[in-house]
Amino acid sequence: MPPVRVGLLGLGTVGGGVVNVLSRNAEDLARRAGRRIEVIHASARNLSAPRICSLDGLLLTTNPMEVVENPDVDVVVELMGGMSPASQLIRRALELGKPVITANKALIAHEGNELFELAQSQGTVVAFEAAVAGGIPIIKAIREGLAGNRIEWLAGIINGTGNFILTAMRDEGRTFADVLSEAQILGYAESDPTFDVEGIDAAHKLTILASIAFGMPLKFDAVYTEGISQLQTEDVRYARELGYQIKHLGVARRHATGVELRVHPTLIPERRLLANVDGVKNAVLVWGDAVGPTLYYGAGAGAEPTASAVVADLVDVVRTLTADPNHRVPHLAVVPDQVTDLPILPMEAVETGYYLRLTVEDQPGVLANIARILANHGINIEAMIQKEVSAETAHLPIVLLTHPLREATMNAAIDALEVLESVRSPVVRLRVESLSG
Ligand SMILES: NC(=O)C1=CN([C@@H]2O[C@H](COP(=O)(O)OP(=O)(O)OC[C@H]3O[C@@H](n4cnc5c(N)ncnc54)[C@H](O)[C@@H]3O)[C@@H](O)[C@H]2O)C=CC1
Ligand SMILES: N[C@@H](CC=O)C(=O)O
Ligand code: NA
Repeated sequence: MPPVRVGLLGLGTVGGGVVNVLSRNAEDLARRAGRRIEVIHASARNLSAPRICSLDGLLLTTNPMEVVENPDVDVVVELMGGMSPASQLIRRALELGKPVITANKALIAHEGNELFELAQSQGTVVAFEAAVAGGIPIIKAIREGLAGNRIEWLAGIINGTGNFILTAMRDEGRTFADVLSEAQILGYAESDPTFDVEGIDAAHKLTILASIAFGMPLKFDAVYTEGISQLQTEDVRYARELGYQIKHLGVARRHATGVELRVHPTLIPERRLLANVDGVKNAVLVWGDAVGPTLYYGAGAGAEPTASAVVADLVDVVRTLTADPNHRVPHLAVVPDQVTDLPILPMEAVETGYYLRLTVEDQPGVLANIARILANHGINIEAMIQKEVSAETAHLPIVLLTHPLREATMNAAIDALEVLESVRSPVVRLRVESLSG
């Protein structure tokens, strides 16, 4: 069989990793795919920029559309990122009937519904394993390995940069800005790192995971999104005193009334495996009705871990090049006419436990007032720590953990607490997940 000829759009961190992995593992890959896989044509913005890979033997261009339209290119791999021109390039490749592999979670989360439809109508596929949790084969695990289950919920640390920052700040006492710049140098961060630190990248990935887990269309706009940029080191410290780690978590859960979709910093009991996922590592906990909990762990970003997922997709695509498109694994795990819209619950309807930090004046009766307001809202306190009065401000931090309750109730209680003269605004609120079932 002749080799499968790949056109590569983007020669940065992931593109460079893909060239290296394809070259180093060429023999094994040919044995697995049944044909050799060769990059023949590649594009980048600046052809003389330094690279992590050799470009020997590659036809190079600054015009990615040339690669897509090259009649010798059988498969297009998009590793440029961003919406435009990636969207137009992928659409053109699909119109030409060429399979596309992409790591672009932003594009899949926003335009995946149309891209999958276009691919389907052209008898081809869009593969996107690298788009979620980097090298962890989580798409394949949910779509194929767990196909026997009704998936009830999943929760994951799905942004490597954010976890890298949180871990280094906690363990090495480094500043947010310093660790973020290291993540950028290591190639973990998005080209706009606010996507990482404001939770947008994690929301893109949660959108994709939820659609595959529940067989529903991609609904990025419905994800409740909070990042880590507002997180304060004292809350990380107090959480640890209470036996918790703070992680940036994405949660998708199915209820009779709809689906909850949310990403935010979360307290996780320190005995849970997810609480111990550090650095650039990601992990996704998936709960299926038959199998119970399963956990997937590995590198969430970086050149070769991400290339591992891209190359796995290439092998899959090559294996099925001649298969009837209707018999391939469906994009969203269920056959296209069975993708079912589900309502997404507003955040106010979601139930979690809460961590609250109140900064109060050191006056008699303050605690009694706080306890009264919480009791009036039917809120039970599960744990409380009261710290020393600050010599400078005469203020006193009080930290509380509550049992699970609706977000709307907590919003009302916080509003009432902030009205108290002795309580300084704002009350810090973080969510708590037991992840037990
Ligand atoms: N870096 C990582 O660890 C991971 C990245 N991803 C995704 O992989 C994709 C690529 O990411 P990186 O390799 O980190 O990016 P990068 O910035 O290192 O590389 C991007 C490449 O695309 C080219 N490019 C970008 N825009 C272009 C344009 N308009 N015209 C021509 N060429 C253009 C650049 O010249 C460069 O060669 C993104 O979608 C990213 O979200 C996914 C998982 C992990
Ligand atoms: N910027 C992303 C890259 C992988 O998806 C991350 O840090 O997780
Ligand atoms: Na993956």
